[in-house]
Amino acid sequence: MIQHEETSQHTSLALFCKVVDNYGDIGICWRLARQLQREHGIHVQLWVDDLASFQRICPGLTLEIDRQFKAEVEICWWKNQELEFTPSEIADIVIEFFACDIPPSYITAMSQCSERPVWFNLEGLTAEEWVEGCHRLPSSHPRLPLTKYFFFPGFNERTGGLMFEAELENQRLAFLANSELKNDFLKNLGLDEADLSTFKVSLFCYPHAPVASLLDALIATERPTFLLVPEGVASATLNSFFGRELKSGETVSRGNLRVRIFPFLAQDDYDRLLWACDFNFVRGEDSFVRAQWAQIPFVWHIYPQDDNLHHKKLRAFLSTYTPINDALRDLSFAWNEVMQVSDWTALWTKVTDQHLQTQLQTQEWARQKRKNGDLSANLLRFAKEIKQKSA
Ligand SMILES: Cc1cn([C@H]2C[C@H](O)[C@@H](COP(=O)(O)OP(=O)(O)O[C@H]3O[C@@H](C)[C@H](O)[C@@H](O)[C@H]3O)O2)c(=O)[nH]c1=O
Repeated sequence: MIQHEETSQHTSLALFCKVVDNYGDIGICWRLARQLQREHGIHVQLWVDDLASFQRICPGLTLEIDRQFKAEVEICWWKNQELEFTPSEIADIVIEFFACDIPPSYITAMSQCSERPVWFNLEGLTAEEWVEGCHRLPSSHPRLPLTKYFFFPGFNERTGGLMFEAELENQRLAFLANSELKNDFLKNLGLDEADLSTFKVSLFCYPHAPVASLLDALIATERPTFLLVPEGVASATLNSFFGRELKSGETVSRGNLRVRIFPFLAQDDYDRLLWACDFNFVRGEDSFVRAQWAQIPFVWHIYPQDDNLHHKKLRAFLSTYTPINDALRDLSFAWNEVMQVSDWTALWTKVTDQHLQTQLQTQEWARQKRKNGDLSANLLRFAKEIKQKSA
């Protein structure tokens, strides 16, 4: 265990996660919970309302039990809002993820603690400037003697930074330096010996992504491509494109393209997939951040929002993202339907022509972002400041 100076072995933390949809909510919370436990020695209770979604990225999880331990994190089933709590059960630090409504009894019990917990609302990631004004803002409870603080992840030092584990970069480098390990990983996903040297692309996107246009381009393009697709991703489009239902464990070929569908990966293996590929299509929030730590060129499929708010967020990110070039920007806009592209093959060719240069720039980007510090450590440092001020 790596012990950081700012926390004690005995700190406890409750992290409340409501799964709104997909895997990002629990993906981020599971990552944060493990890191707080492993790197800071904190006793973490992860309260989750949807254990079935959680099970997809954490295959060892048991459904429908109240409490279980995984990776030394106490996983608690947040069955409903009627759960009852007493002050003795309240953690030192309480995090509600994405403004989820934590059980009323938990809030009442927090207010009754002789030493009140530090309470955070951990918000979603955006590169928009307004977060800098809201990061660390307090909000007083309307009735109870409690204050909640907003904590925003982000891309500069005026935000909470991005989450990265202390060992992440070493693990990535060790994986890439060991070609046997990397090849075995890819073979386990179903690649043949001959596929290993092919340009590898991973695909994780929302169902409305223009996957058929991409497939057409990959088939037509001169450079052979191997597309790696976790089961369930873009399945309707893939099935209609290939004219039948593709099953997990199948490889299909057309033109210069081979496509492999494989079971959804455990979260750490998904990182390995991003490291092992030459280009990654990612989405939402967590895979988007992991693609940046993978230091491989990527395109982000942003989570759709009403009134095309997500287009604003996409532009905000692309305007700060230094590895961007015209071709990658056009592909990002086309992938997110901000603009129409008539010749996907030409666009993809332009993107891959600049692959090496982009890849080098992604390394510099990751180096710069690491300077903002890791989100978990930044959050704990802030918790300590709050505690000291209120003492
Ligand atoms: C493809 C794949 C992903 N994963 C993990 C990586 C991430 O932790 C998680 C996916 O989360 P994301 O990338 O964030 O995409 P996402 O779309 O699944 O999640 C979210 O996006 C947010 C913006 C929204 O707020 C959420 O409500 C949610 O929709 O699943 C695996 O563990 N194995 C896999 O095979």
